[in-house]
Parts: sequence; C-alpha cells; structure tokens
Amino acid sequence: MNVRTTSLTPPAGAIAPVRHPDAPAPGELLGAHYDQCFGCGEAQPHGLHLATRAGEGVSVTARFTVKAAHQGAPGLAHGGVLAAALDETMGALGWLLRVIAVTGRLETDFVRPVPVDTDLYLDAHVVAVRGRKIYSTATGRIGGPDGPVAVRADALFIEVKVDHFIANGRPEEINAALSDPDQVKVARAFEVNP
Ligand SMILES: CCCCCCCC(=O)SCCNC(=O)CCNC(=O)[C@H](O)C(C)(C)COP(=O)(O)OP(=O)(O)OC[C@H]1O[C@@H](n2cnc3c(N)ncnc32)[C@H](O)[C@@H]1OP(=O)(O)O
Repeated sequence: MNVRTTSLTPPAGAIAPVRHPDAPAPGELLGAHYDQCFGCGEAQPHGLHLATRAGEGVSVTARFTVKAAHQGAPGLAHGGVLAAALDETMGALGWLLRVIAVTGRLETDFVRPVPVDTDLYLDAHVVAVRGRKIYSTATGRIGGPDGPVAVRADALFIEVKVDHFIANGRPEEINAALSDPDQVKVARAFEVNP
C-alpha cells in the first residue's frame, strides 16, 4: 500500500526554489490572478481583497484588512478566513516560479485572536521544491510588518497542468475566463506563464 506522508518538512532531495527570470520585480504589486477569486479578486464582493507584492527571491508580502463579514466570534476574524488569507498568499508564490500549483495540504497555527478592522501583514516564501511538490511557509502579523505573529502556516502545493482547472471547473466560469480578450488575464486566471 502506498502510504502518503503528511509531513510538511521538505524531504531529502528537495532543492532551493528558483525565481523565474520574468518574475515581477521586488515591490511590484501582483494584482488579482482572477477577478472572482475569493482571496484576491477585485470583483468578488465576499472576498478578502488581498493585495500581494513580489518580494526578494521566491517570496511575497500581502495586506488583508479584516472586515465585519469575516467574523467568527463577535468582533474576531474567523479562523478559516485567516487560513484562506495564508493559503492565498502562498498561492501567489507560483507566479514567481511561473508554475501552476494548487494547495494539497495546509497546516495553520492560530497564535493570537485577530479583531475586526485589523490589518494583517502577511509574508510567504517557498522553502524548497521536490519534483511537483512545493513546500511553502507564511506568517501573518498584526500592527505592522514587524508586529506580533497572529497566524502562521506551512503548506504543500502540487504543480498541476492547466487541464486541472479545465477538467474540474464549472464550465460557465471556465469558458468565461478563457474567452476574455485580455490574454494576460486569461493566463493569470489559471496562473499560466503567458
Ligand atoms: C491558480 C492558483 C490559485 C491559488 C489559490 C490559493 C490556493 C488554493 O486554494 S488551490 C484550491 C485548493 N486545492 C485543491 O483544490 C486541490 C485539490 N486536490 C487535487 O486536485 C489533487 O489531490 C492534487 C492535484 C493536489 C494532487 O493530485 P495528483 O496530481 O494526482 O498528485 P499525486 O500523484 O496524488 O501526488 C503527487 C505528490 O504529491 C503528494 N501529495 C499529493 N497530495 C498531498 C497531500 N494532500 N498531502 C501530502 N502530500 C500530497 C503525493 O504523495 C505525491 O508525492 P510523491 O511524488 O513524493 O509520491
């Protein structure tokens, strides 16, 4: 029987990530990869509206303002929403590697409660890569980029082909995304190298 490891520690043989030569310059705003994305889409009314910037190496930073719609307990962010913010931030790292990847496993530590109206300062980087497996880590701080840690996560992203979305996504959204006349937007909806 093939027993899958659940460890998020990169295995022997994992290598350092390589920033793609066409990756956006450090400090550059990445913008939404898909305008309906719950994490970053500008046209998604229920979304987190995460604003992500390229960092040095294979790293990004992001800002997320916790809104009333993101509550779990009264006045506090829902843990699943915070996990989504960490997931989305790490998801953006694929754009610096120029690979399409989806989250396979995500482990989150909730360190401090995060009140509504808080700006969460997120940073993420790829730790190592082994074949299709991308090991990443992310931290969310409150009060500023050097503020106390509120949440952190480790994740394993798995590289996929664009067929992953075409075969599994609902046809109406897939067709709408593919028929956008802006080819860069089409490419980014699926995080494909344009
Ligand atoms: C466009 C970018 C948007 C970014 C948005 C933010 C990121 C997201 O939220 S993505 C959405 C959430 N994620 C998903 O929907 C993914 C759903 N899962 C899947 O489609 C599949 O399980 C998938 C693609 C991850 C893996 O399936 P498959 O391609 O068949 O890979 P498979 O051959 O099983 O595994 C490949 C390797 O990864 C490992 N692996 C796969 N899944 C896991 C897992 N959950 N935990 C640990 N290891 C795993 C396998 O053990 C295997 O390792 P090895 O090569 O060492 O044997």
